[in-house]
Amino acid sequence: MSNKQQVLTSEAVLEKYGKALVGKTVLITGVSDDSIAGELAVQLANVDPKLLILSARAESKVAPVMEKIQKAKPNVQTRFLNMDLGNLSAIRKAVDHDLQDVPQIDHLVCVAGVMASPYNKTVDGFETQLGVNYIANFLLVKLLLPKIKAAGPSSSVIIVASSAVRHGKVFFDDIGFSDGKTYEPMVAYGQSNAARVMFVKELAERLKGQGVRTYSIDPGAVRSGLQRHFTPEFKQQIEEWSKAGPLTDLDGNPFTIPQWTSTSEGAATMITGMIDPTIAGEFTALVPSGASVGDYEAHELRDQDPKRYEGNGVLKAVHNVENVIAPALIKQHFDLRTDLAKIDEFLIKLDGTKNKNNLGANAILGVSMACARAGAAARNVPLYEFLARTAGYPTSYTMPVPFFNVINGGRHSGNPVAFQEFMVAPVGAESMSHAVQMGSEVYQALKKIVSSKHGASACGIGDEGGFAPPISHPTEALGLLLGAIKNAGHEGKVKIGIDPASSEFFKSGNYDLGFKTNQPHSLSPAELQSLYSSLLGKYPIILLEDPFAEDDWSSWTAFNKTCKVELVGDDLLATNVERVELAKSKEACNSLLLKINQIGSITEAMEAAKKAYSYGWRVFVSHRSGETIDDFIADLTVAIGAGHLKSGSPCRGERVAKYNRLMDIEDELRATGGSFKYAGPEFVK
Ligand SMILES: O=C(O)[C@@H](CO)OP(=O)(O)O
Repeated sequence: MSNKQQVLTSEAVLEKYGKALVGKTVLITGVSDDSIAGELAVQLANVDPKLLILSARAESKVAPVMEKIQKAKPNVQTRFLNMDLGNLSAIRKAVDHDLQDVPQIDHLVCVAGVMASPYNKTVDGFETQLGVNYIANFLLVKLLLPKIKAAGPSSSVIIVASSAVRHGKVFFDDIGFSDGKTYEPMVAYGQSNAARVMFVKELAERLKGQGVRTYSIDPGAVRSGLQRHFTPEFKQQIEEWSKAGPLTDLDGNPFTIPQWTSTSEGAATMITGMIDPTIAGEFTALVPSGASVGDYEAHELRDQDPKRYEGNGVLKAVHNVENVIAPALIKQHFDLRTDLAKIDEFLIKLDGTKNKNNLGANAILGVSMACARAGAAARNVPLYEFLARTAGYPTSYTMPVPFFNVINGGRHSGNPVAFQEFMVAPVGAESMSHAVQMGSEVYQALKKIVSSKHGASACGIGDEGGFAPPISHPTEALGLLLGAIKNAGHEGKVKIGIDPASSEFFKSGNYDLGFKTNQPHSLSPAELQSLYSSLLGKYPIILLEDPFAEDDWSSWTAFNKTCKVELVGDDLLATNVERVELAKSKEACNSLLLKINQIGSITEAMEAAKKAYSYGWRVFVSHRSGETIDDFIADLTVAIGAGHLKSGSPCRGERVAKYNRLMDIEDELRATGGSFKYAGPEFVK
């Protein structure tokens, strides 16, 4: 760990988060005028807790602290709790008798400890440092847990430990150092710290999901009464260690002896553990999958075990996250607030292949997304702001035009139509939420038309929540859309996008529009191009995605010369900077479809977007047909100012999750006075 870390005072932490302690009950052990616990009590009194229970072996230790509090904050209640941590029955008595009238404890902060003392034993016969620093804390937490849980979510158990844990280990075969014969004060201190830190880890595991913040903390080197057993020789030795540079812990990681800090700075670490919202939390991510997968996408690792999920299981990817990525990543000690690019680079190197074949793009992406979420929390900013700042985009935001895929064909449904997606885009809406309303109204109007033309049974939906009526030709789908837009009353304000996903029906140099039927309908690239041109001439189409197959470069380039609408490369580009550069060199398109799982890390996806923007192209963010309820791409779209995204129909939870998140972002920006606009008719920033 580096000494360059910013060290905060208690005052600074309380100024930011102290409100959370108003009216709370806090129990602190080890209180005396010359301890961090005493400083903590005085600091906490400033933010008006209800009750401070101050524990020590003798009232005389606590009295000066109480006096200070009384003077500064006469309304804050304090109470002395007599408890000798070297005596387990004294702990039981204190909890059972003296705290009977306290129904709940919001925060338990166990500061009391012994450091490097001469050999001694507790009343119960344990070596003193182990007995006081670990066993007493164990019992105290066990006895107080019902009261802590009664305090509800955001209560906390904080156990103060020390950097001595880094070279501390528990000597299970001889926990008492042969009755003192082999006793070395610092080794025993290390053992007691290893024991209390492992205890807290297990406690946190057992309290998972119950809202009790559980941390062991290292307050740094604080001058306090704790060092009363330090001999001059020992102090000299510490000086020498500090000068010698980084030491190595039991995992082989370097660390330096912390510099001396003030009691306020030491107490700040405990307050951070108790209430700082940015250090708490579990950050997760769900990774999507596609049905029409391009040849240039990163490798999605599936088990290929025919006995499970027809080979589609992902146990290998999960194993890679848990057993390969997690241990390696944790050792790097990246700073989540600033290091997303370094984290992703590390993961890519750890995989070691160009296509993420070893660990799987699905394994890597999930970690990358979760790290981005953790980074946002650590910076205390929303995910979209974190991503915008990370990639260097301005924080004046553009809410995207949602492209709702309301008719599903191609690989996404069982009807005969070859083109995969027919989307409606409310460019004339006034806001994101208005766009969702318009899109939903068109969707419902379409349902009525489909039902009256093809019967109620034709209102079943495809992979992305769009209807999949039994139509064959794209003009039939477009006719249905025009009717729905008109019936919903949004003519002129809702435009159309099409994704033929043509790699799926590219066969031997031609395009077979009958590929889902037993009647081939083969078009040459030139014939397909003229079909597109005629559709663009007749319908209010503003966007065309993957009109040609991923390797049919000449058709792309030829069409791009005359095409007047946004021409989006999906399978063509695979969200891959190298493919984007290649497409630019061939002048093949003017927009990147951005799918995070095509490339497999957030940093690379954002780099592909940057590259596209640098060519003056647009960026269209996309879900996958095999989506999840994860709404990450909503924040990403806002962060990079893409101005439009597609996430399927206003139907099915995994599609709607993204639109809901976008409406939430819009509300949040409005409420906080953030700068934003709706992308509107140009559907770009
Ligand atoms: O082709 C597409 O653009 C996507 C998303 O709509 O479909 P899939 O996830 O099946 O590749």
